[in-house]
Amino acid sequence: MTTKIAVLGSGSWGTVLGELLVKNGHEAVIWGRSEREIQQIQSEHQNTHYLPGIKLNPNLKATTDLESALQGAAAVLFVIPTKAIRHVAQQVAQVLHKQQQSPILISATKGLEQTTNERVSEVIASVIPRANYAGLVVLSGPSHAEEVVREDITTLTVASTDAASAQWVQSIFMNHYFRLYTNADVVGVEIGAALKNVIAIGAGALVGLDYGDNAKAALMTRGLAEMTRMGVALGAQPLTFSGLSALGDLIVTCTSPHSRNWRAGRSLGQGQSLEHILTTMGMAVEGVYTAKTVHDLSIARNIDMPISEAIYQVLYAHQNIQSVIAQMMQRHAKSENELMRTRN
Ligand SMILES: NC(=O)C1=CN([C@@H]2O[C@H](COP(=O)(O)OP(=O)(O)OC[C@H]3O[C@@H](n4cnc5c(N)ncnc54)[C@H](O)[C@@H]3O)[C@@H](O)[C@H]2O)C=CC1
Ligand SMILES: O=C(CO)COP(=O)(O)O
Repeated sequence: MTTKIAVLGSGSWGTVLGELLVKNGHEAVIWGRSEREIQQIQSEHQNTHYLPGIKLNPNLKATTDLESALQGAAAVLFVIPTKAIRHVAQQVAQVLHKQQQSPILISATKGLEQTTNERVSEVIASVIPRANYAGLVVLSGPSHAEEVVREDITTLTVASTDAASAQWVQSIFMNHYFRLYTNADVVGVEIGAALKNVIAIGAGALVGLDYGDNAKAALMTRGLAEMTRMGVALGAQPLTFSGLSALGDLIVTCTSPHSRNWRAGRSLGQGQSLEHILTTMGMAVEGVYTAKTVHDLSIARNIDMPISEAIYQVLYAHQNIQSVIAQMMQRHAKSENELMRTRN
């Protein structure tokens, strides 16, 4: 059965998810604020800034009119950077109220809101009244848009406290190259997705500084340990961090030149300024903002997050990367068995 899905966000991930839904036989309408991007998708079937050289399916529709995008949609997919989520959710709330609709809401955004430290699904739920949506689902996992668009095998997690909503989202996205697993641990899935971006900046920095594979393995393994530590402190299940949305996404983001977070880290390691990196990237680098939120949360909750803190110090306190690495290596001896540790 054909289902209409409104995809909010005309960047790389929004465009590729919209394209995938159309390939699956659904009606996908991308909503975006950029006239140029929307016009290109709608009329020229391409999105040259985010997906150069890719020809999109002519059935993929695009509009800057939120009301028409949401009209009759069974699902609304949020794929915009975290910093814009609250503002866009407020606009969606107004339209859903006016149209008397209750679609399933899906978040594919990976981050934590800076002002509140909230997860993206928490922000959406705090803005859109419960009567105006049928369920709230998080879509997350190792999935570079550049590979999904060429139909490379990809596996993701769909997380919701409502199993039926998660299964419905699983059914609209699944196909021969896109396989989804449901998960009831929304907190763990969102925390894993947000925190891996910070660690990926560190992985890129190591490459920029010419460190080897031992250092990369150390960063990813101890990075996962502290991601799990914070997740568990916030109510997540530890096992979720061995899953696609944490370990899986950590692997893909810490090892792939497709990753904007990894590329930003590599440029930092090569000595470029953060300001220059963000201006030239021209795309979302969520980990830069999440690093600030993780720093704030680790202080507020007294959670030891040494790697994320080191990355925060480089990004926000202009610390030298080599010195923060040296400081980390000189910390007092610890046990690998110890999961929950407080800040020291
Ligand atoms: N690119 C990828 O492969 C993947 C990205 N993600 C996540 O998806 C989210 C979006 O990322 P991308 O599509 O890659 O970013 P992007 O940088 O490629 O595109 C961002 C889009 O959001 C739009 N936007 C920004 N502020 C807006 C606002 N206030 N109102 C409306 N639109 C606004 C921009 O115009 C642009 O079209 C991020 O949280 C990212 O972590 C998740 C999985 C894969
Ligand atoms: O989340 C992603 C892949 O799963 C995309 O990572 P980047 O935002 O670092 O490109």
